[in-house]
Amino acid sequence: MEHLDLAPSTATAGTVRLPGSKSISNRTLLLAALSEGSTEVRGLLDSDDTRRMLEALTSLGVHWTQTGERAYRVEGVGGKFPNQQADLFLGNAGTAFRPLTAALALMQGHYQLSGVPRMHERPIGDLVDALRELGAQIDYLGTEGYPPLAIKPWQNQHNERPGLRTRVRGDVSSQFLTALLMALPLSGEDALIEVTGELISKPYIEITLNLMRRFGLHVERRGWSEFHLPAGQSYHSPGLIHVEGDASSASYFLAAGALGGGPVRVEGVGADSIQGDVKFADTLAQMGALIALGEDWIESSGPVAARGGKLRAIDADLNHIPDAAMTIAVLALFADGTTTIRNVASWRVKETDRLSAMATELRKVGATVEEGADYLRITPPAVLTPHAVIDTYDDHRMAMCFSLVAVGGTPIRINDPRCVGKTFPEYFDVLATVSR
Ligand SMILES: O=C(O)C1=C[C@@H](OP(=O)(O)O)[C@@H](O)[C@H](O)C1
Ligand SMILES: C=C(OP(=O)(O)O)C(=O)O
Repeated sequence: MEHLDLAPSTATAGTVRLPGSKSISNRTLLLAALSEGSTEVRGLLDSDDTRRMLEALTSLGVHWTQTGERAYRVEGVGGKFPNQQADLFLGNAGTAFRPLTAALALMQGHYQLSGVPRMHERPIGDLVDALRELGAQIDYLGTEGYPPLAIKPWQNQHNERPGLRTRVRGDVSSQFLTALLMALPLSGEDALIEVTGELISKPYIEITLNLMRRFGLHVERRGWSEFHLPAGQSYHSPGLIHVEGDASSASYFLAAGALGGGPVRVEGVGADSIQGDVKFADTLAQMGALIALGEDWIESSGPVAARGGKLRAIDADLNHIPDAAMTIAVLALFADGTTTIRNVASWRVKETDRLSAMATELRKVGATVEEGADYLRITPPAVLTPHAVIDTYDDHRMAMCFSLVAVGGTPIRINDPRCVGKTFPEYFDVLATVSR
């Protein structure tokens, strides 16, 4: 198996220009495609997940061109994809698969959506149920409740009562609600979505609503339990969208600043960010890092782990930052006691079962780990085991997180390092620029 050996670093410092946010990039591409008018998108992420979305849009008849470095122009189709038949391969991109399922379910076409084997193990039943309640015709081509899917023309069965009403469970993935919110305006009808169960990953819904607003859509809400889309609205291009840097990707560099002295600065996200994962900086501060924040940048510094400096152990509910929470799990190796990460049951249905994968790999570097149904309790060893061989489970975040063991002063081998291509193909080269 291909692997990467990371030598221990003794210090970190530097500035990193972040790649574009995955969540903002894929939402922007879809909304720009569905709009009236053309949209210039600057700062778009170039990675597997965004390529899957761009390829899907091409298959659906959307025209887009790359106009510069990280800059694209998307020609909107005004609410209806030109191609009424397409077979889409969406890799392992949740931000492409879930929103496209909802958008295509409301079209009058025949579509198939599939992904990598792991995508076919990631649940989508709650979204399909919500769409079927509205009259969508969706079949499971493999296991009930999971991709791949076949979609047939929509039949709005609710003629006796004007308007669309549906319910969606919010406790498995927030992407189901995001998908419905972005798709339902395509019907032109008044639509009401009721969320059942405790909604997880809430800040991602704010990203969705923020972008919908920029494309001209007005959504009324009652907290996190009801979302109302008044009738007669459609998407209109705002002309230009700047994609922020990716706040989840920022977490690895901010962690590097906290572990290796720093300062390490990330540019592209800051106090003005619309991404929930900027809150990772607060958790890092609780662990003893020093954080400075500007409109468009965040900087961290901290004790040098390679010289015995320790972070503070924490006990925290990290449901609001599920992706950056993985970075905290690896930082727990450098803390002065037992760290507990709570309320992350969604880790089980992401790129891999992240609770199990994280527990297994943390043990390889000597940690004592208790794996609960929705939490991890991590106690670091007195000295980390050098040269551990880390399996990454085709999960970009496993590879990126565990590179921090080397940043903290212990050599480590990362198997299949190219899995970072899902969101950050140049990750290891960029990391090398801030560690020495
Ligand atoms: O909407 C989004 O852009 C995302 C929502 C989160 O997923 P869940 O809502 O499934 O937790 C997050 O983990 C994922 O990386 C991106
Ligand atoms: C969960 C993730 O991805 P996805 O968008 O495929 O859900 C992630 O990037 O950590």
